[in-house]
Amino acid sequence: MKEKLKKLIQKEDGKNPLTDTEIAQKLKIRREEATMIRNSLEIPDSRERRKVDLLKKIELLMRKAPNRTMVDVTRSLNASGYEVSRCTVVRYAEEIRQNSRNDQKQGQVVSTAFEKSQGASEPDVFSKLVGHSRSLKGIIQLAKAAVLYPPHGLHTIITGPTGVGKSELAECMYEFAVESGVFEKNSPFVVFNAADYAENQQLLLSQLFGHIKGAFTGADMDKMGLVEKADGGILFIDEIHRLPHEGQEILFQLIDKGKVRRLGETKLSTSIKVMLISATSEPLESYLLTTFKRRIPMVIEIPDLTSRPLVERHHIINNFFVNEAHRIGIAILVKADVYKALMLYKCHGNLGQLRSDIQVACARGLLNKLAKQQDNVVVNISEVSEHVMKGLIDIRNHRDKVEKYVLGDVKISPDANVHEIRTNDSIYQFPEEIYRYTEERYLSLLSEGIEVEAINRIVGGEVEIQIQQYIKSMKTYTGDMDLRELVSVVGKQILLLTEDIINIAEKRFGKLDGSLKFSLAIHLKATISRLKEGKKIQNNNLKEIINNYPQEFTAAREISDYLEQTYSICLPEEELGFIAIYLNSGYRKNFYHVPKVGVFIIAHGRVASAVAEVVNKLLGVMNHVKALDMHLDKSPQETIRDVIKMAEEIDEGRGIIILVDMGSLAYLGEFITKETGIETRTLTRVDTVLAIEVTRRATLPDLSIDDIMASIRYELSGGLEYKEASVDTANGKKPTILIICVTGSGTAKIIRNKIVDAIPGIELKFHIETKGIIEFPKMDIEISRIKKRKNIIAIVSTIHLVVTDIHFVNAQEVLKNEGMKKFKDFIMMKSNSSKDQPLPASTLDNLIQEKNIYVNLPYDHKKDALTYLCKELIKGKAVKDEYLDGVFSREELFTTELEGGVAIPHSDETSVLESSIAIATLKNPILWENKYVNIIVMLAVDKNCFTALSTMLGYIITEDFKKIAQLTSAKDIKEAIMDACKEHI
Ligand SMILES: Nc1ncnc2c1ncn2[C@@H]1O[C@H](COP(=O)(O)OP(=O)(O)OP(=O)(O)O)[C@@H](O)[C@H]1O
Repeated sequence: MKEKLKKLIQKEDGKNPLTDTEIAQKLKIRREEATMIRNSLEIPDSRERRKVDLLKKIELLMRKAPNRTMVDVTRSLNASGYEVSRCTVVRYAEEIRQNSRNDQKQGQVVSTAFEKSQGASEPDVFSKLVGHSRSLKGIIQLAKAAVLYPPHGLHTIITGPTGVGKSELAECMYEFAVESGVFEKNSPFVVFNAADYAENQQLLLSQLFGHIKGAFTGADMDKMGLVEKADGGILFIDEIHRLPHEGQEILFQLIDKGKVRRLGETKLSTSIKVMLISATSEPLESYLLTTFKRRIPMVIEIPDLTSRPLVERHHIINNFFVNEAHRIGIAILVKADVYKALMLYKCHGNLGQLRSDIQVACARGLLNKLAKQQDNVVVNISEVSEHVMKGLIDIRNHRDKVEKYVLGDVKISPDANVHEIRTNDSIYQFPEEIYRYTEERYLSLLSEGIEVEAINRIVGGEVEIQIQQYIKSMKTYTGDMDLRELVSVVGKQILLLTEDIINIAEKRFGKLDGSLKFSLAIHLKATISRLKEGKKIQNNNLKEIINNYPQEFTAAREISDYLEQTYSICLPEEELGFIAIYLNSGYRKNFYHVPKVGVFIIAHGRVASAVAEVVNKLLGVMNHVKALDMHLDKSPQETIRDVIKMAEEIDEGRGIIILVDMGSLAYLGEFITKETGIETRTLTRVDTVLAIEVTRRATLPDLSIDDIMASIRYELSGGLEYKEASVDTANGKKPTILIICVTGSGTAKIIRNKIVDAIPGIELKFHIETKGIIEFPKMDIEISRIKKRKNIIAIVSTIHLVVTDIHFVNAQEVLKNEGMKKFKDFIMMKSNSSKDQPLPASTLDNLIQEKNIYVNLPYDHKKDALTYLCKELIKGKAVKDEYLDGVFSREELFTTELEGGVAIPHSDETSVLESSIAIATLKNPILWENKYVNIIVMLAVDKNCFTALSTMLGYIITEDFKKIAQLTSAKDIKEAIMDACKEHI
């Protein structure tokens, strides 16, 4: 096929080169395939081929008759079959003149004049230091001044807490000294750490200054010291405050007279020319350092990590990861949460500690890679040390600041260049990344045998969402982004050009969002670099973009014409699609909603709503945590219905973490999953700390339900019971009807109500889910996500969505009588094929045994009554010893007294051996917490008793139940309960 395509293009008419669609028609292949093959042959597209051809023709005409006017040239071109405007000819002629070398490559579409304006900056050894243009700028100037001071530098002392980069600065000073010619190329740089020898002063002095034979026992020959070895270069003494008194004296002589004496020598022997750089983490006020300070003219103080801007910390983290990727030679995928933790944790050891914490995390990631045979080293939050993870606890107060820099997971390849890593890399790299992503994803899906149309839909949708998220994060970031910083990244020319584009767009759409300048400029920088390299722009979703954003696409076309005329930049059609997305985001206020994992607390009494309220307020998460207070007067069926209804409201497509206050309720998670297909994980504990920890993670968009569970288990492993209910991919999912409308889910809900009214009982057999395209612009992705967990039997929509395997129903039709009737028939047909799910069997009879029923217990205090009942259950091997503690802890959390003299003490299922309910009537009422209690129902139940327990609880709260206090035997009590509950069982 490649050969055929090549031949076709060789034979084509240069004036009207074949478009990819024409090539596809001739070769009887799809257009996308034609584009792919053409690209793989590195043949430019028709527009660029035409330009190359035109340039040749214009040049020929100009060479033949140099004085010919452009009107003439245009005329003769058009006469020979071209269709070209004079404007274009003028521009091309200008380009030819400028590139007199006439070596312009095919596909090169940006003028050289433009290229020249993108000047490269001079290399500088200090530029590898993060903060060289910000917090370290003044320090670097001092360091340079010290080195350049004639004849061979000024002695310098560098101060600052441990790990701030003192050694690093000293090394840079040496490199700078060599580079600037102060020292010769091979001059020495000798490093000595006084702390290494602090325990053995003689050895320290001898290492540093050398000794003569016989200077001390064991000195059997003369030895040269490091000071002499550093002659002609730099001696760097770290931890200088550890130098003993004698050593200081020798050093002062070196500073004052330029001579040293070896140990054992009586007078100064050797003349030495050395620049001394020393470093200390001690305060300069100490005695030694004051004397030193007097002799050492240059003092450089490096700030600690906390006083440096967050942007630098982000950059430093990047550097360290790049170093690790180099070292292990494998790409490292750093999860966004890890970045956030590293940005925020208290790092007392400054950069040095940050580096070792990153090394530990990478080492753990590497171990996992080897164990799981992954391609990359993945650094998840579980890979970082506990003290680093604590950084996330504070995320609430710093979310905005941190999320400016951390846009998502970051993949660092082993050949990444540390020196190229710059501030906010992820923001600056994104546009280039997106091009690469599109190509790689396209090819990988193609190799999986997926249809080109489907690939375009998938990749196009994914890319659009990513761009929208990028623009969104850019909005937060640009709050305090410096325009100068933007210029330093994109260059002045691109900034000007972006401003022009925005002016054009604002004429059409009115005032655009200020952040657009930043995102668009960075995007264009990547685009133009790509075009300069002759690489193509791939946009799989062009057709849909044109359909979805017609106005923006027209504006993009106008912009493209302007760029071509003014800057000689010719943008391919595909690129216009991207610009349309950017423009759209500039005036549309609603952004793509990033779905998050839901949090649902279910507990008896008012515990759930109380905890949810605290967490929502504390974390400022706008009711992300939802609560269901279990009302005991509701039947189990009603409770389940409430739970399912709420779960459906909560779910954003990424699953729900449920916190329940009793093991028996863990069953609810499974119920939800079975009934709705929503993935659930259940934690059988309800307290504020746990709810905060879960919610904090759940509100991070990048964490999946399993990431959250893994990190919760890692941090709070002690006694944490959990249960998984994953979606069963088999056919057992309850059928779902999806109602979609363009204007937002509001209209979809109206349609839903109409359907529910017209088809009574439809909700018993089908889930009805509503979605709005405004909230989910890439509906096809949303649909495939829903499809994974639900069995969609029909899509009712106001616009026609092509989802090949799902029955489509036109919403407008359904609102008419005839359409609704047809839909009803369809529903009837479908409902015949689905069966009701039976509830789990009840075991109330087993739960309540006469041996566990006590009549007229004689205790006067809650504590005694509880202890007695617990001990009886322990004796009867119904529960473990820990049950007793569990019951008391639960009472501390929230009282278990109910209205009407009943208390229901309980603990979670971890300590239950055989589910049981102990019942006691009391001789005298006991003051429980606020109320008097005369019947105790102690629950020791596990998850299998949900229905029976709910039935029992439903009876307990009735007036009738209180009558058991009058009964005189265990047998009568049991019979009364069984009788009353019979109808529910
Ligand atoms: N400005 C910087 N940019 C990037 N990396 C840096 C910078 N400063 C220091 N580092 C890195 O941080 C780590 C710690 O720096 P360094 O060892 O120089 O600190 P130090 O102050 O000498 O520590 P100590 O007091 O423990 O001797 C090193 O890996 C170093 O490469």
